[in-house]
Amino acid sequence: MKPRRVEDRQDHYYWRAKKEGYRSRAAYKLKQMNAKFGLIKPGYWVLDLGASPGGWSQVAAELGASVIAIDLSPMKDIEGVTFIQGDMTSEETWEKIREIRDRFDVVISDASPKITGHWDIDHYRSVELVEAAFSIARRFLKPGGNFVVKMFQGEETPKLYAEFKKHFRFKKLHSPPASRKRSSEIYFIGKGFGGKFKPKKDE
Ligand SMILES: C[S@@+](CC[C@H](N)C(=O)[O-])C[C@H]1O[C@@H](n2cnc3c(N)ncnc32)[C@H](O)[C@@H]1O
Repeated sequence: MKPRRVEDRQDHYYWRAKKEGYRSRAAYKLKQMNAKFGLIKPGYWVLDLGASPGGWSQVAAELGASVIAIDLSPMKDIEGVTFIQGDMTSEETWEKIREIRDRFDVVISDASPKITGHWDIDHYRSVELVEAAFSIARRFLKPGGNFVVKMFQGEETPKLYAEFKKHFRFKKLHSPPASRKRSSEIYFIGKGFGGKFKPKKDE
């Protein structure tokens, strides 16, 4: 496949993904975050939100996890990954997840709206996805579970981070080396869901 954009042609991770058989350069972001923070272990159940074309799911499956992956767009099969095509913000999709599995060790979300390059617009469009990912995490994460969610930085970031922080023992805003330098994306990493701040029973 030919690289579509100038930035892709210049991009080390783009070529590396082609060479090493990953479906996206994003795969290296999860690899790097996992190496640094120890998020996914063999035998874990992982819920991958905004998963297509499947780089993160490939990495999670390689790490020995069983994966349920969600995306609006279709995704080609990956061994060890069950794919649900649907909107992660809709109850209908949540119900489909629940039918397969009710509790996960890790929830990861690389979901993003179509990027415009305007930081403010991209930020506000991503907030809904970040909030949905967090609601899903609160619904599906086991106590002690881990969470990763991408957000495009902006006005709402401190508020969202303050809310996340209450629910995890370890928390960090992190930008992996594989993130493009000029991108406004940042990842919230939470480990130890519940921690000393137990979520309410109805959440
Ligand atoms: C950056 S891509 C994810 C790349 C993926 N992590 C990988 O490694 O291949 C972002 C994805 O979020 C998905 N997405 C955006 N809004 C969504 C929604 N409401 N529900 C489910 N997926 C969504 C898009 O369809 C797109 O495939």
